[in-house]
Amino acid sequence: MGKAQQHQGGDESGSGSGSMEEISRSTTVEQGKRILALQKDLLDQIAERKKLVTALKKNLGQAAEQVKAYNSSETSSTDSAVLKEESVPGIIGLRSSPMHSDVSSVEKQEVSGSQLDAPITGNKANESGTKPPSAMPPILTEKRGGLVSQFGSSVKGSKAFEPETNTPSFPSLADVFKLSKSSGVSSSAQGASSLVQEKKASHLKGEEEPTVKVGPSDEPVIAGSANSVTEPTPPLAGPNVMNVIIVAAECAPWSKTGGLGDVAGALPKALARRGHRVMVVAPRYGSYPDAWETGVRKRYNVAGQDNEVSYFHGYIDGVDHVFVDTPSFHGVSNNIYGGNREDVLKRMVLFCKAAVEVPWHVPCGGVCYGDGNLIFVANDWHTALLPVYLQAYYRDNGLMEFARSILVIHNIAHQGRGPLSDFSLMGLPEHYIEKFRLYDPVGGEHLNIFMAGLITAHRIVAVSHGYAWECQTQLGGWGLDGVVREHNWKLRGIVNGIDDKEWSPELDVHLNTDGYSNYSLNNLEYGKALCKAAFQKELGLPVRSDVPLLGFIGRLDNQKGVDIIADAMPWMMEQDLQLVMLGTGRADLENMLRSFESQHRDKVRAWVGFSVKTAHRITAGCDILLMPSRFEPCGLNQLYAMRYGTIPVVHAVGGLRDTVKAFDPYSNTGTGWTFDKADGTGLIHALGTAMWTFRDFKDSWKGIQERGMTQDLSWDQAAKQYEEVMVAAKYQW
Ligand SMILES: Nc1ncnc2c1ncn2[C@@H]1O[C@H](COP(=O)(O)OP(=O)(O)O[C@H]2O[C@H](CO)[C@@H](O)[C@H](O)[C@H]2O)[C@@H](O)[C@H]1O
Repeated sequence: MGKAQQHQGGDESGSGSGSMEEISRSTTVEQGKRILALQKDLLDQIAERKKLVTALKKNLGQAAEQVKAYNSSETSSTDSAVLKEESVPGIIGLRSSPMHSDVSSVEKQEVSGSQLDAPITGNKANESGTKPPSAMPPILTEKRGGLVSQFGSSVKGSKAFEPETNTPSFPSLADVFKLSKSSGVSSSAQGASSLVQEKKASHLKGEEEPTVKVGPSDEPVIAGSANSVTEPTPPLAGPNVMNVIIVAAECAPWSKTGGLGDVAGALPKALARRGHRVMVVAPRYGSYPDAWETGVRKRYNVAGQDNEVSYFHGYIDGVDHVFVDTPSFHGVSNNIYGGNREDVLKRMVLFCKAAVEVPWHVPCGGVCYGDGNLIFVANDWHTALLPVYLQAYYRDNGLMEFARSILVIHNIAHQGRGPLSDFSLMGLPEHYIEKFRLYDPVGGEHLNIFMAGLITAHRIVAVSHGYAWECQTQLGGWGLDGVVREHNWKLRGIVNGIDDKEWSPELDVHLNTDGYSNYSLNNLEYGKALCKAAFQKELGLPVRSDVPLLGFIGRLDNQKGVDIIADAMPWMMEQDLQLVMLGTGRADLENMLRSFESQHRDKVRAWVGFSVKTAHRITAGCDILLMPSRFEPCGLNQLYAMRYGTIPVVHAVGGLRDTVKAFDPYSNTGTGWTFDKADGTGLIHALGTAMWTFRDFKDSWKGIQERGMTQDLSWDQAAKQYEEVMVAAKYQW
């Protein structure tokens, strides 16, 4: 630890001498050897345990036979007891067997093995009481899921719980950067790795050992035998339980400008429900009451300047939330992608550097994640540098060999493009520039951050099947289609889900005041009518149930097709309808919304700004939601709308095509209306049919609502598919 600390310190100040490197190398070699010895010991114990379990099973079988025979021969009960005792040597042996503790010691070593040469950092803040002790998550309980919970209390008393200084013993980014691949570091680390890999491989083949459990009274029991205690439900993820770190530039409800925030808020919870140990890492743009300072402070160099970063932590809804705090994040709390290109880039460089080291520095529930069985999930260009840092700083140097990365494409239109000179801000080895260099007719030769992430990540996810395909086309790839095609072997489309707690008409907190009402399928007509009336009243529109109320919610940019609504506006204003639009973004489009309202005050309301409450009330109070997006990777508002019995009218593109099935009056199927061409005529045609159905075909309308509301739109489905991608990444070299 001491040596490693010196190592860290030396490199952070940028003055590491030759002898310091020599010391750190030999320290790491020593650590490697220790790990090898531990791993060997571990394998021996596993073999021993296997033998013991086989013997136990055999003996139990024999004992049962003998007891049966004995009972039938009507021998005296005293003799019977003696016979039972004697004929179950396995059990008697186990009672006094040191293997009792071996079970936990195997687990204990696995935990420390996963930390490899990374002793876990203490938590100064907790010692000093910055965070109330009661707020500390209950560590190592079933609920926490993931690897640590599996290891249970065996970790207790391990090094992880010894308060140490908050200086990590794992080499910092700068340290590992300096370690050469050919050094003893990598070879010993690789040696240890291969042993761990062997063990993983046996899991892969399904060679799980039978479980030996220790009952409450210290009675050994064999799972599945007559005397076994109730077995705790295994995690849904089964043997694929992993440590997952989701890294995103925004995370709802703390920070959100659009769908990325929703996903970063909901996907982690769904993965945690499957039993994974899950962390989400996001910037701390403001002061969040539910996350406490951990006392861990680090410095990262960006463009020659040292930046101090501190880490905040909160355990919420089964997920470790880690917020990275630094002054440059505070300045943009109301405009998180604001500032000039270089400022945004510097923030993201700093964030990714800080995030990739979270598993070593931030003790969540007392225990850092370490690198064993670890998957990073990066999102969009903002965090596309994370897979690159993981590779360049660690894996290229034989470290974090079991960590994998997935990059999720929420919107490939934003790529973090800039001049090649931006490369100097990133602190990467020179040869990495080739991963960023892209030429296309629009941008010429430039630096492309999304591209580097796509190339480097172990797996890529696009947020719908349709979008996975579109990204590979010239129209949908925005210059990266060639790169995506080249890497399509690792690409998969997974449709986003809905956060059931946040978006459900039964529980929606924005519907329990002001005349609104929560509702469900059972009282849909009544509940939705109340919401519609309350919303019309709130907006100052005529309160009428017979008029179709249309809604639009979205970032105001080219993507969302506000101009298509503008094209259809003259026709729409001739109809008996009401329209409410909520959005913020491009100034010209904001003005367009304002002018819609000022020209048609009797029918239109425009809400320029960001209001979560209004978004929920639109979703509940409207009859129809318009989504004429020019492209839409997945789209969440149409999913929310269907969940609330509001019918989507959408341009059939990307995720909208995947999720909204066009209504077919002949077979009485479908959940909305779609149009194929992104223009006013297409929208008018689809909207006209929708409004006709609303007025004249009530039963069909109700059927569409019911089908939409009863679909399984939960994150649980998507989480299962993410898990499959994580497993694929895990076993990929
Ligand atoms: N003014 C406003 N006030 C309040 N809430 C507002 C709002 N404007 C938008 N929102 C909310 O932000 C979210 C936007 O979701 P979208 O799926 O449309 O996201 P976006 O295009 O940002 O995200 C990208 O990522 C997501 C997630 O993967 C993909 O679904 C999507 O297709 C892709 O473009 C919704 O929750 C919506 O209610």
